[in-house]
Amino acid sequence: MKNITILGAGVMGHGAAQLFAQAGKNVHIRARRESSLEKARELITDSLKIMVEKEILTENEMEQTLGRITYTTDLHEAIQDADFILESIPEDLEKKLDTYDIIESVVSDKTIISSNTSTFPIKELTQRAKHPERFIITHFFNPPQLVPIVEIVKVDDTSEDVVNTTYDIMKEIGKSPVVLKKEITGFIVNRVQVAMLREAFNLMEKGVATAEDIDVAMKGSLGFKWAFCGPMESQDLAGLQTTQAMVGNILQDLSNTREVPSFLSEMVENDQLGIRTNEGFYNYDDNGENAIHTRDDNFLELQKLSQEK
Ligand SMILES: NC(=O)C1=CN([C@@H]2O[C@H](COP(=O)(O)OP(=O)(O)OC[C@H]3O[C@@H](n4cnc5c(N)ncnc54)[C@H](O)[C@@H]3O)[C@@H](O)[C@H]2O)C=CC1
Ligand SMILES: O=C(O)[C@@H](O)C(=O)[C@H](O)[C@@H](O)CO
Repeated sequence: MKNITILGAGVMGHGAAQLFAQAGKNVHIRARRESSLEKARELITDSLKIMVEKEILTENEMEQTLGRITYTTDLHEAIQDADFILESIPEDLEKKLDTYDIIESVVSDKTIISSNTSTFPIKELTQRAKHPERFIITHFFNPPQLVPIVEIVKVDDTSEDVVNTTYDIMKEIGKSPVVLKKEITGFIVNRVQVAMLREAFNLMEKGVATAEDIDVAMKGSLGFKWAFCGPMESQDLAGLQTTQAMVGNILQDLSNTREVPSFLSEMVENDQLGIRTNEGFYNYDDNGENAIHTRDDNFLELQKLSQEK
């Protein structure tokens, strides 16, 4: 599995291209616009430079990594020799299905087609597929070149060889794959994250806390703890009688909405999209360049610490 193709050069695609290239793979990354590819190239270079600054990579390793990445707007060129394709285009089912139609008309039956989807079950992704058995979900986390976990989601139709090969590739590129036993919308992490976000948005709508208050509170508590002690282990350490009381006392008071909060929809409608538009829960003046640099710097320190453990 030497030839990797990343479709989409956005938040996830560029980081995935860097990840595979750092692991020695030949990478083609494809976006429809040269400007997206140029932005991806800048972000990958910046990320690698931080790793060189922190002596995680040498200059030579950075240059070798950059040399393994081919940027193209030509979809056929990007996929024709691919062994493994990571689709990382927007979370839009029709766009994904249209892309898979094209892929399957070009690539060999042996090519593994994976999606970085945050939510869609494979059954939905493969509803038009000629060879559904070679589709799999590899859900990376932002930024994919740094966050250890990747969720692998399969169904009974998924070829065992595809699952095993995908698992092995994830280990080869330095990830910690978690294979779900059953597929479900949003998999493990995003279901937990959305349950948390539902409550966080509820607290904001009720005027209990601001977005910043919530970030400070969560980073310094569960964010701190969960880096080395997961939510279930934390309950063992707390005492499950207390867990039972906590869950029992709070559960009935939680938000049970099934709707995206109106303030979030209004933000998206008003182009308050986060670093992409310099306005989201926070304001930016550099499209998040400083925020990304600080994030990566901190994540690399955390990565070093967890690897020393
Ligand atoms: N943003 C995040 O933090 C995470 C996103 N994901 C998932 O990864 C996938 C990609 O998400 P992002 O990187 O955030 O998206 P993005 O919007 O940042 O990037 C999407 C890329 O796809 C290209 N693109 C847009 N429409 C296209 C089309 N019709 N055909 C081909 N290419 C097209 C864009 O030019 C861009 O390069 C989504 O499925 C998302 O749910 C997964 C984990 C985290
Ligand atoms: O944090 C992440 O990378 C994942 O939870 C995701 O898949 C989500 O898309 C996230 O980035 C947006 O909340």
